[in-house]
Amino acid sequence: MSQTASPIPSAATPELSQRLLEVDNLGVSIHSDEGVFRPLNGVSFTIDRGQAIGIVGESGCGKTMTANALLRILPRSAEITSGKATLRRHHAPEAGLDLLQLPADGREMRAIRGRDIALIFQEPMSAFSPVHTISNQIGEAIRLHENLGRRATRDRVVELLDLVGIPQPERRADDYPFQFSGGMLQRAMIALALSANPSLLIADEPTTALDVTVQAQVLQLIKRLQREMNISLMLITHDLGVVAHMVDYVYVMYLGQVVEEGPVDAIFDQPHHPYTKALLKSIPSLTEQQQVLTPIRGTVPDSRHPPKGCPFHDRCEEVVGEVCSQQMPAHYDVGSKHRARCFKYTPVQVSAAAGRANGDADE
Ligand SMILES: Nc1ncnc2c1ncn2[C@@H]1O[C@H](COP(=O)(O)OP(=O)(O)OP(=O)(O)O)[C@@H](O)[C@H]1O
Repeated sequence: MSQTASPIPSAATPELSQRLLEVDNLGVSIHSDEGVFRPLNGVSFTIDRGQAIGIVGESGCGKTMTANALLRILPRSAEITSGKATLRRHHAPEAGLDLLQLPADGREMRAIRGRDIALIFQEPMSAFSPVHTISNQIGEAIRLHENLGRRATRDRVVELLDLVGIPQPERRADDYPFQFSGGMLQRAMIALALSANPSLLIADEPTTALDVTVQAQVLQLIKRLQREMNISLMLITHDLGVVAHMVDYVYVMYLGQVVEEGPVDAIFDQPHHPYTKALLKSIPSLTEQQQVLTPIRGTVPDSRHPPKGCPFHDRCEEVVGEVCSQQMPAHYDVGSKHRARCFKYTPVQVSAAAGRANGDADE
């Protein structure tokens, strides 16, 4: 294990042509009546072509804001204050496009939303207008990005509805959104998102509003389509359990920052950050039958009034010393492509711990 502080952004560095999106030091400020506060504070992550990543953390950690900043759909009160988000499109991977520099309502950004990056979210009803049929709405999305005639568009709509597992797609295409169940509407929203063959699908809590059995089906569907269509996936969830079978790599966020990142197996088998460990203890295990679930004590601090030092220190079970409440730790390598932002992993702490372990062995 190497314990050196690594430069941001990436732990993994594949070929440029493999890298789809590289987000470096993304910062967002919000102007409110109480003053300016920073819900995102230097978020960095990468997504490769065909890779699935998970962004995990409790409510209020800034997961949705991260996605919305990339899509440039932030509220008016929000301002991007730092960072780069380089999108490398298929036809020109060497000419990366910084999403944060494009005009939010400009032609280029409108084309990127939907065509390159598609979003599915918790509430499918808000993706559809109640007064038009499913066929008309998905058809309209197809025609925004492709020059297809009426018949070909209709065929494509039916093909997409079939792809996402809607029975009798020919007939259901002419239904209105209210005629669909929650799970079926979620499938229709996935069809809408896939209509322009995006390179990246952002799924923001895609199943939180659904029954548990339907949740599993929709997650399986997303995973199957992501694999078959070789799309990249950014799965946003507060539930670490959801990412287990869905993603390759996990970013754990806390109060607007990434505090741990690593391959999904490493995050589950060898979590390093006390916050990740606490999150894991608070979800049911897939293997252990009888277990005690431990909620994380306290709540995520209000980002209007962030604590000094490490933002997790006042809920942390493994505080190292006063430094935790005074300074922000760096990102430290704790394994292969695995990093944690915690003072436990500074070289001095690690060598002290190793010394203690040797001392114990000598006794
Ligand atoms: N429109 C807004 N105006 C002011 N503050 C906002 C706005 N949207 C989000 N915030 C604040 O920004 C922070 C991050 O919110 P965000 O919705 O990104 O968190 P999240 O991790 O996605 O949580 P959730 O799962 O509940 O959506 C929170 O402190 C939230 O209160």
